[in-house]
Amino acid sequence: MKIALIAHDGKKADMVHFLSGFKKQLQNSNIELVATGTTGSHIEKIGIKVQKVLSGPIGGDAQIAAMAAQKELTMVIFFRDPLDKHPHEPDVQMLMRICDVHNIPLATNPAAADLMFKQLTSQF
Ligand SMILES: O=C(CO)COP(=O)(O)O
Repeated sequence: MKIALIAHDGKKADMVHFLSGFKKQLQNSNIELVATGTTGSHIEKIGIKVQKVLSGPIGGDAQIAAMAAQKELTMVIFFRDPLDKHPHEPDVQMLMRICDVHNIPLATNPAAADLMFKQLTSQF
């Protein structure tokens, strides 16, 4: 299964912290990770393997949405920063809409991601 990871700048530390709690589990599983460019670079720094697409503002969110539309993703974890402005807000909305269109689990904060991730990894 493939899980997409995206975090706005104000939430990248939260993403790294979240994933570090699942590092062992990730290493011993069939879970593939894909992330937007800068989020992916942060994740790599803690030794977790991840496929990187473009950075979010230059098309990365759209690339992740395309994967979701093609049913390539089991889950999307998107830690949005609700207290900041994003020039690519239309892409952000589009990605979330596509997840809903295709009924793909979408976690937008660590509490939801934790619940969904544990559930997913216990089933597969
Ligand atoms: O902007 C983003 C999501 O909308 C995230 O992109 P980066 O991971 O490249 O910063």
